Amino acid sequence: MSELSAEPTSVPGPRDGQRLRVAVPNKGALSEAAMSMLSEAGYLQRRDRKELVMVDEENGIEFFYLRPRDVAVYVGSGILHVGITGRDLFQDARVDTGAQEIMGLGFGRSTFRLAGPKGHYSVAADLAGKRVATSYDALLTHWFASQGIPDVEVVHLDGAVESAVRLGVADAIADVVETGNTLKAAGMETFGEPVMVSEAILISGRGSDQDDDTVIQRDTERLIRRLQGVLVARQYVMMDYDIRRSDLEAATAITPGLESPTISPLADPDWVAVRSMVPAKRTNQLMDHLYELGARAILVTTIHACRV
Ligand SMILES: Nc1ncnc2c1ncn2[C@@H]1O[C@H](COP(=O)(O)OP(=O)(O)OP(=O)(O)O)[C@@H](O)[C@H]1O
Ligand SMILES: O=P(O)(O)OC[C@H]1O[C@H](OP(=O)(O)OP(=O)(O)O)[C@H](O)[C@@H]1O
Ligand SMILES: [Mg+2]
Repeated sequence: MSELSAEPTSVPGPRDGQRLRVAVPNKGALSEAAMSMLSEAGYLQRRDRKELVMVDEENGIEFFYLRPRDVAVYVGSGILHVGITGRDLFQDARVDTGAQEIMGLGFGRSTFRLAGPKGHYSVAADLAGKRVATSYDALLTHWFASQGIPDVEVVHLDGAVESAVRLGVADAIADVVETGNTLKAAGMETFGEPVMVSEAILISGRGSDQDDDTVIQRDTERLIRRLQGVLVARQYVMMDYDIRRSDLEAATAITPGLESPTISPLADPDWVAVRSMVPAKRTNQLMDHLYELGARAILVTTIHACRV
C-alpha cells in the first residue's frame, strides 16, 4: 500500500499546516486537462469526481476541486496559495488582493470574441449604444471602457449566450470561442479584433517569492518547476544525430537546444554525435535540413519528464 492518503481530510485553515494548498477546476473545459498536467507533474489526483479535496502527503500538497470561476476568489483572498484557472476567468474575477498570473499552462486555449448575427456588425465600435450579452461582465465592461466605446449595456447571462440575440435579450454577444462551432450553429459570426486570448494559467495569491512561509515558498517553486518541466516535455523532443566536424556549426545553428547542444566524439575523428532538444512541431523539417547538411543516424525520442 502506498503511504499516500486518498482520503479527503478535514479542511484546515491556511496556516494550520505546512502543506501547499492548490485550487483545481472541478468541472468544465479546464478540469480534465488540469488534472492530467498535475498527474504528469507527479502529483496525486482524485479518481472520483465527487472528491472535493485530495491530499498528497509525499509532496506536501493539497488539491481543492472548485468551480473554475471560483478559483480566483480563493487564491486572490489568500485562502489557497495557488490555483489553475482560465486567464479570461481570472480577469473577469477582478481580484484586487494581489493575485497574479505566474505562467501559462498551454491548454484550454480560446479567444474571447464579439459576435452578432451574420452581416450586422464589422467592428467593436458598432456596438455603441447596444446591448451585449455575456457571462464575463466585468471583463467586457472594462474592455469597452478601455476601447472608449460608449453606452454599451452589458447583459449578464450564465451560459448559452449564443441564444441571446435570437431571443431578443441582446443585440450582440461576447463569449469564449474555441472551434467556432457553437456560434456557427446559432447563425452568428465573430467581428472585430479578439477581446482577449486565453489559456489555462497558474495563479498565486501573494506572489510565490513573497511568501513568508519557507516551506510553502519552496513547494510553490517546486510546483512551478514541475509544471514547466511538463510543458517542455510536451513541446520538445530529443534529437540525436551524427555529423562531420566540418558541418557541425551549420547543424547546431538549426538545433541550438535549450541552452547548448551536447557534442560527443565518435570513433571516427572526422565525425561527432550531437544531442539537442528541438520543438516537437519542427521535428520533420529539422530532420530534412540536417540530412541535407550531411547528418546521418538522426534519431528522435520523446521526453518523458524534465527540469529546465
Ligand atoms: N470550448 C470551450 N468552451 C468553454 N470554455 C473553454 C473552451 N475552451 C477553453 N475554455 C476555457 O475554459 C474556461 C471556462 O470553463 P467552463 O466552461 O468550465 O466555465 P463556465 O462556462 O464558466 O462554467 P459552466 O459552463 O460550467 O457554467 C475559460 O477559461 C475558457 O476560456
Ligand atoms: O467555439 P466552440 O468550440 O463551439 O466553444 C465555445 C462554446 O463553448 C462554451 O460553452 P459551454 O459548453 O461552456 O456552455 P455555456 O455557454 O453554458 O458555458 C462557450 O461558452 C461557447 O458557447
Ligand atoms: Mg461553460
